[in-house]
Amino acid sequence: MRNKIRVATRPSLLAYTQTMQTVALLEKAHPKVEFEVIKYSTQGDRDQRSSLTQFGGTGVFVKELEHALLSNQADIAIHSLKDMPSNQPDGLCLAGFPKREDPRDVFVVTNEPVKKVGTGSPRRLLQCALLHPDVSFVEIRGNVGTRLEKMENGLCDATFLAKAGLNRLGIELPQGTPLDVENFIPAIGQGALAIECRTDDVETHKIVEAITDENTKVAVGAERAFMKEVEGGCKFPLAAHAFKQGGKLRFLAVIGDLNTNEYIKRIEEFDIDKAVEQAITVAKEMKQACKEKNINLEFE
Ligand SMILES: NCc1[nH]cc(CCC(=O)O)c1CC(=O)O
Repeated sequence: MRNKIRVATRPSLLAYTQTMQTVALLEKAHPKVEFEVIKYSTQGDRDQRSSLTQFGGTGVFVKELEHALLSNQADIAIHSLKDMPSNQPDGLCLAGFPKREDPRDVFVVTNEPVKKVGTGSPRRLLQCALLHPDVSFVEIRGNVGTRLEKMENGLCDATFLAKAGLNRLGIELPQGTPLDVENFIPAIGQGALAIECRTDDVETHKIVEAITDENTKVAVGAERAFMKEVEGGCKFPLAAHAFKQGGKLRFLAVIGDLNTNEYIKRIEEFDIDKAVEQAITVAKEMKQACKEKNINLEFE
């Protein structure tokens, strides 16, 4: 077996922390292999001003890491699955899925009554507007610390953060309320990590598969099959979340329209071994239902 694996990560505190946590799992599973961590800055890290929906959707956090893999400067890259487009470039694949962290969104309030909510995510915006029709929205970007600071400085009264990110960073927010996934559906892949590697690098596949969690793999497999069929990046409001419950895969999804607040929500129980097919069927039905309700999936 290979005795050294080069691990590519983004330099942000969250990315680096979750990479080190994953490397610790890999080291435990493979005590004889050395893991060398290398930082690569991405467009998403360098440009903190453009709105994420403007500058090309989900790929902005992954391209430079994928280049490192394709040019053989690194062997694996560790990503937040939420940031990953539905297709990987030729020659690369997602080979490892460690156990998912808490997938919930946390609603963080600094000022009451909440009139203005900071978020750049169409998914959070739609679901928040449906629950609280009276609030207005403002775009907010940056890492966890920056976002909290912008909020304290009065940009907004409340914002959303992923619980997984807070847990990985060891941050507890007393002013934060985790939202039940049934009422506020997480992003596809939220809370999960993906380990990407070269498709033909069979040895590395085996190394990362050793830390894959089967339940996570089934759940995110269904979520991502759904996403691929709908073809939603982060440009229009789309949420889907799956988890094992009572021998079935519970699947929640919503698609909506920010101009009209029209939406379509589905709650399903899939058979574990047919989850991907069933997720694709639900995606097709939801796309059809969007057409009938004039929900425009080209929304930007
Ligand atoms: N959109 C950025 C992003 N990508 C992954 C996480 C952390 C949570 C996760 O791994 O799903 C976050 C931060 C957030 O949404 O609060």
